[in-house]
Amino acid sequence: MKICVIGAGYVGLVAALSFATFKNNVICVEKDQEKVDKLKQGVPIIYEKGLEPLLKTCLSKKKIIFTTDIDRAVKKSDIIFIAVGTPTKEDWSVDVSQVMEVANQISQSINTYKIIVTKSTVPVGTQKRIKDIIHDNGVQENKYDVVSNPEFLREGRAINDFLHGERIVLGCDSEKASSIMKKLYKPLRTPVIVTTPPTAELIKYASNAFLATKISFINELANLSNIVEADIDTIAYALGMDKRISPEFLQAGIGYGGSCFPKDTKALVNIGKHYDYDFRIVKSAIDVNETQRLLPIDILLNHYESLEGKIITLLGLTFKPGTDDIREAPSLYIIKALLEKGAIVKCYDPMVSNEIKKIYPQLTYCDDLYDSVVDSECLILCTELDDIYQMDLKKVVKKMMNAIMIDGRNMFDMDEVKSKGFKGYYSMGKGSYT
Ligand SMILES: NC(=O)c1ccc[n+]([C@@H]2O[C@H](COP(=O)([O-])OP(=O)(O)OC[C@H]3O[C@@H](n4cnc5c(N)ncnc54)[C@H](O)[C@@H]3O)[C@@H](O)[C@H]2O)c1
Ligand SMILES: O=c1ccn([C@@H]2O[C@H](COP(=O)(O)OP(=O)(O)O[C@H]3O[C@H](CO)[C@@H](O)[C@H](O)[C@H]3O)[C@@H](O)[C@H]2O)c(=O)[nH]1
Repeated sequence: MKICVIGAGYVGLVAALSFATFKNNVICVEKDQEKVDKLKQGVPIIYEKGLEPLLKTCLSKKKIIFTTDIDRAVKKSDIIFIAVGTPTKEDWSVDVSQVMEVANQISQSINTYKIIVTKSTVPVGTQKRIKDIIHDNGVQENKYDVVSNPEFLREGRAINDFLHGERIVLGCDSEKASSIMKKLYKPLRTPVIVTTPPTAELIKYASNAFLATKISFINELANLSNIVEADIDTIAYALGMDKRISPEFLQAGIGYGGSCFPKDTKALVNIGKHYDYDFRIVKSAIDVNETQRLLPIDILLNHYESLEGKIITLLGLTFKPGTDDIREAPSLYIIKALLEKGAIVKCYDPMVSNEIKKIYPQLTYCDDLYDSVVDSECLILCTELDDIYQMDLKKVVKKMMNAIMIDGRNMFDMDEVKSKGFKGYYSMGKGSYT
């Protein structure tokens, strides 16, 4: 089939390349000329495992074209995926202006029957708004259908998640569109749920909000475990053995970040508010997360009278391992608070992107983990990076001024840390000593 994907961000690029692998011809439209130039040369614009070889293969087999020309791309395609950004506004509502702009652009170029698909995460009612825009721009109703097809991929495992997902959700109000969409996805052999557009739109927010709530739940339990001297990992293990609960997303830590959970939980609360519904449980999950990501600061303020002039080292800055993405990473909030309290911040993350250097140019970014700990008062472990698991704890202790560790991801065993000479250790629900 002839496919057009609009937006070469995380989702757009992964979707475009994945579709190209199963016998489709894909045109990927991106408005940023610099990104298009790089992609044409086989340079991946995002860090994602397996993306570069896939991009190169698709280009060499001429299965994909990158362009800024949306008009031509729409005219030449049967199915058009919208995969542009949907950021959160100050009031937690979703900024759908990029989606609406694209809907307007598409409507100018509809020559034959097209299926327009929202891959972006969009609030309930967006499929209808897109239909209305296209209709208001004078396109005949038999020339198009609009389908909601939310995406569930995770960064770091994006290609595998796209090609081997657990479900494909199609929100359709036309038999014709639903049958073409099912045909498109048939090679993936993934179960397909066909439902109404509002249901599909809500499924996406429900999935992310449920997982975020699960994380906030285990984090609250971790905080309580610290007080009553219980072990959160054992609790999570036992909980997860119950198939109704599942072991996934029960890893306690300094909270969730990323481009989706923080944004989509707020959006769901805002969607509820729009319809006069107070979504209390998700509001609480957000509240818990906002406190949890600053837990290392509370620990430091209990431990030291002042942080003024103290060197604090952050190990791992990205919102999770396997990505260079720092969007909404807990580390950003920790750094902000540390700087406000007068601390000197050093950090190590081999994946660190220029983005964080633009936000916080005053930090010391070290290429070597052991350089980052020199003269440090305390280490805060923010991301479960392999380098951190493998660090030589004795060597680290020797280089530090005062070897304290705040293990924000429960990476180490307290007894092991103690045996290597650390003077203090704080975990997220697995005990502490000073
Ligand atoms: N990142 C994820 O892991 C993930 C997973 C599932 C769903 N989503 C959802 O998918 C959507 C996209 O997310 P993302 O992380 O890929 O966003 P992103 O911001 O990284 O990428 C969006 C891209 O669209 C381009 N764009 C914007 N307007 C355009 C236009 N008019 N024409 C052509 N290109 C245009 C931008 O330049 C940018 O490159 C969001 O709604 C997000 O919530 C993201
Ligand atoms: O047990 C856990 C699992 C995750 N996290 C944190 O949760 C955040 C999000 O992790 P993850 O879900 O792996 O990353 P994303 O790439 O943001 O993927 C989520 O957001 C995407 C965008 O909507 C969805 O498509 C995915 O299904 C959904 O998992 C990260 O900060 C993790 O550190 C925890 O703290 N504990």
